[in-house]
Amino acid sequence: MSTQAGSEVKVFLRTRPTANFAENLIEYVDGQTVNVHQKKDSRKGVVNNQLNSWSFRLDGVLHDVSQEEVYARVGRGVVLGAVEGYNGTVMCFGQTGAGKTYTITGASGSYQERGIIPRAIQEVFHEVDQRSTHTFRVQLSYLEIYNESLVDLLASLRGCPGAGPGPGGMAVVEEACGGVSIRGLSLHLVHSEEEALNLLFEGEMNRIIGTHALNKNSSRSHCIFTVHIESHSRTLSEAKYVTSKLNLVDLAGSERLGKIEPEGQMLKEAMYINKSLSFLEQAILALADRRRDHIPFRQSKLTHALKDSLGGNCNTVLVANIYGEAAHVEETLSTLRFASRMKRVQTDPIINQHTDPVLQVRKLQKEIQLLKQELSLHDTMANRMETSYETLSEAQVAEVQSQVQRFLEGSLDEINIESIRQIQEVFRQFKQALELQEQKVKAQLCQNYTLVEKDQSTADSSAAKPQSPSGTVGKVEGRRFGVGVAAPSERHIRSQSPGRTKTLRTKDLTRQGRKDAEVEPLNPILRENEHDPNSLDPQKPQRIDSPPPKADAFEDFKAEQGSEINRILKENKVVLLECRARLRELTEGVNTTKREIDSTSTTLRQWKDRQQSQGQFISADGVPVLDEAELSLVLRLRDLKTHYRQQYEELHCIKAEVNYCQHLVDQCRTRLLTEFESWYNESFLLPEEVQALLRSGGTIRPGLVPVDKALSLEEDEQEHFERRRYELLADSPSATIFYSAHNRTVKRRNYNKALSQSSVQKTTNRSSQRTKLPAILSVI
Ligand SMILES: Nc1ncnc2c1ncn2[C@@H]1O[C@H](COP(=O)(O)OP(=O)(O)OP(=O)(O)O)[C@@H](O)[C@H]1O
Repeated sequence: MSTQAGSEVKVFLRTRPTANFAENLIEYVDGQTVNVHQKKDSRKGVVNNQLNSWSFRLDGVLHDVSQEEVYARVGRGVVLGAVEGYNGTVMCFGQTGAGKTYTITGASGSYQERGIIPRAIQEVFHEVDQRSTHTFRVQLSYLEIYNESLVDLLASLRGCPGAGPGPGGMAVVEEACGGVSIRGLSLHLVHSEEEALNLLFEGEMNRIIGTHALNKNSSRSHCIFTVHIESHSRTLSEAKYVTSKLNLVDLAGSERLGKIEPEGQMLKEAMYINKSLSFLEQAILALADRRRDHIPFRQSKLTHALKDSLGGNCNTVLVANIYGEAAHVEETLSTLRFASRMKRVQTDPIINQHTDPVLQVRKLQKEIQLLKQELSLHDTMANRMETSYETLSEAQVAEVQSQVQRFLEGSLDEINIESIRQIQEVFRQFKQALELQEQKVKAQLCQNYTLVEKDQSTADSSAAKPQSPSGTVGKVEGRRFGVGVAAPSERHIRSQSPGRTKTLRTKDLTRQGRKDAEVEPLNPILRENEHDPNSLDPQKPQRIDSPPPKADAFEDFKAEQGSEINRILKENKVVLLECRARLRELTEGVNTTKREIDSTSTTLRQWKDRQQSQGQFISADGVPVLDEAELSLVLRLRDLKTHYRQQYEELHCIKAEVNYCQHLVDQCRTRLLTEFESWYNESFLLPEEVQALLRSGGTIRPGLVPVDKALSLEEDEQEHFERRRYELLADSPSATIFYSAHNRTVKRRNYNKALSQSSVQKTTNRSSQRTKLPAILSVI
């Protein structure tokens, strides 16, 4: 586990822009210090020019700064940390209307004014694209806490596994590792910035918003947008992977009831909000006090849900939003007091590293394979040694016998037994070394088998483990891999294949017995798990709206809609392979013939040279006479050359054929891919309503509608959108992604609204409490 140096929670102050900034009451010094002065007894209406003053030291003051700068100073570090594997939290706190939602989410209809969440999403996907050495799995959830009830803001997305509270309702649950998760909260797999933005906008539209004196779009709830990131190395043997949770929290505004004059439902909401914020303050006070063992997290849903996101192993940043006007100085003071308490909370960020049990098993199996090979190599060597030793012993015995014989005969004065002993000693030592090495390999093998078995059971249990209630990302819960699980002296190897268990003792693995005692291959166990590590947890909620991975979809397409073209492609490939084989054969044949021609020519030349030196035979008619051998060489050369010409022509034809077949295969492949792209776009990327049109058997067939067109808006809306898009494109190309996602969500919302309007009046549900839809509909 790698850690960042322990530090405190970072705290920034952001002022809502105003023309009446109370310079005499709020003083910003050196970009980090805020001095606040308040007139004594001002609340009692007594005229008194005496001032009380307070000074607060923070990590930064964001006064009159752009959204971009806020993100760069507040969000970027936490987001990059999350991509590395550190948990992170960015939280906005402050008086109602002071700019919390503006800071965290931004103005949802404006790219320039987008807040920390859309910028974080953009950064995450930018990093994912850059880090080619790793694969990433990004999932999102969006939780709202309204009047002490947990609400899934993305539950409206149809067919989403994990969506809906389930029989026990939604609840904050404590996890064994000390963290918390939300049972019943849906998790949504996203593959791109646009998909993620779609979900953000969808959730935004589902938030509960109310109007009061200080804010006509006041959030009446606390919202936690969470990006869950899981990252695996692309190196297959790398069993370690990291996970992280990036929480972006928009707290409901603290409010003085006198100022906003709430009544009815709003009064009830205000009481809940104030109560939960006061519990948050208590939890922060306790966290900041290092002598306290007990932190009262369970007092409210908010503190309980944020248990593992405030300090601890998390990179935490707080933005304290304030008004700059004199009228709000009292609330500004209380916000700053909260901020300075929060700043005292200690953090000790740690990378959340896990071990993927399946990859671990694979790695160990590879090692076992190598060890087994090494063992068999030693076996072979030992065998050879034994044979040589026996042979040499016989030779030595013969030598000794001969020496004795010669000694007895008197032809040898002394028998040299010492040298024979020396040779024997060398062999003995060598044999001993071999045995030792063999024992070491066996012990290692034995240890690896035990580890495989342990990891196997972990892999099995995590594969079968149901989705954690929160649906927390990457819940292939890694365990720390203990290398010393089995001591090298472990004498038993347990080999388990489905349906039977066999226990073998390593001492049975003697040379004679090894064959019978060969440990059952682990393949049957491993095969079950030899799949994408991402698919380890079949229970993980997958958003049906999200397109499936292209690789999987491509396999489905080849089996169904694209089966005909795929069949032709396969057949063409077979023909191409046959042609290539024939080409290889012919090339070899041509080369062989050429070599034969060369060697026959050389022999003939040598023959002629020899004849020349001996003098040429001349017939009676004076014609040079060829002898029989030379004649046969000449004839052979002629045949070879004819054969060579024929082969060469054939080679040319077959080359042309290979090129032609290759061309056909390429054409088929291109067609298969093009058709797949159209099919994929139409099946997964078009909004449901357009897909319904395509399905309804009208004149529009799949493949006829360009996706861009189908996704576009009504004509004038589209024109407007296009114009806006081009304007923005000049500034920032990524703005189109933002607006596309925005439009898509608005369109889906309009469509669903139209559907629900046309149907019979439904019974009142929560959505009837929603007092407004954000103004983003009219922005583009
Ligand atoms: N830095 C800023 N620049 C421009 N406009 C801002 C800024 N901060 C806030 N606003 C505007 O002030 C209004 C209130 O802001 P916002 O809704 O973000 O407040 P809030 O703190 O989330 O309030 P509540 O707690 O009631 O939800 C919005 O219209 C927002 O656009």
